[in-house]
Amino acid sequence: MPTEPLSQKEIEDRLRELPGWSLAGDRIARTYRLATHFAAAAMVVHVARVQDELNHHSDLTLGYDTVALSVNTHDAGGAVTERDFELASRVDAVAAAHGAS
Ligand SMILES: C[C@H](O)[C@H](O)[C@H]1CNC2=NC(N)=NC(=O)C2=N1
Repeated sequence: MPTEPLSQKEIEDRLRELPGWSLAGDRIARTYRLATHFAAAAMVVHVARVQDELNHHSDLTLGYDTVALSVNTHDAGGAVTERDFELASRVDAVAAAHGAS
């Protein structure tokens, strides 16, 4: 997976394909809402497994009934790369499986 920094336009184009995700400073970010706190915690565990599988890790915040993620690519000096969008796409699939909105 390439780790070249994406341009602002490439980032904006990719974000249009991932509704709910946005650019927050130098990271892409999204917050999901779950039905309960335990459901949110269960989603975090599943996301952690995907992140280890991809060897690409976000900053994750577990709230009362929310899971907030933000990510960029450390190996690219903190730039946004394709690896971040690959993770975002996989997390969206996990979130859907957990009934997150
Ligand atoms: C050594 C290890 O492969 C690297 O540090 C991985 C781990 N997880 C990572 N996560 C993120 N967000 N960016 C990286 O560049 C990265 N690199």
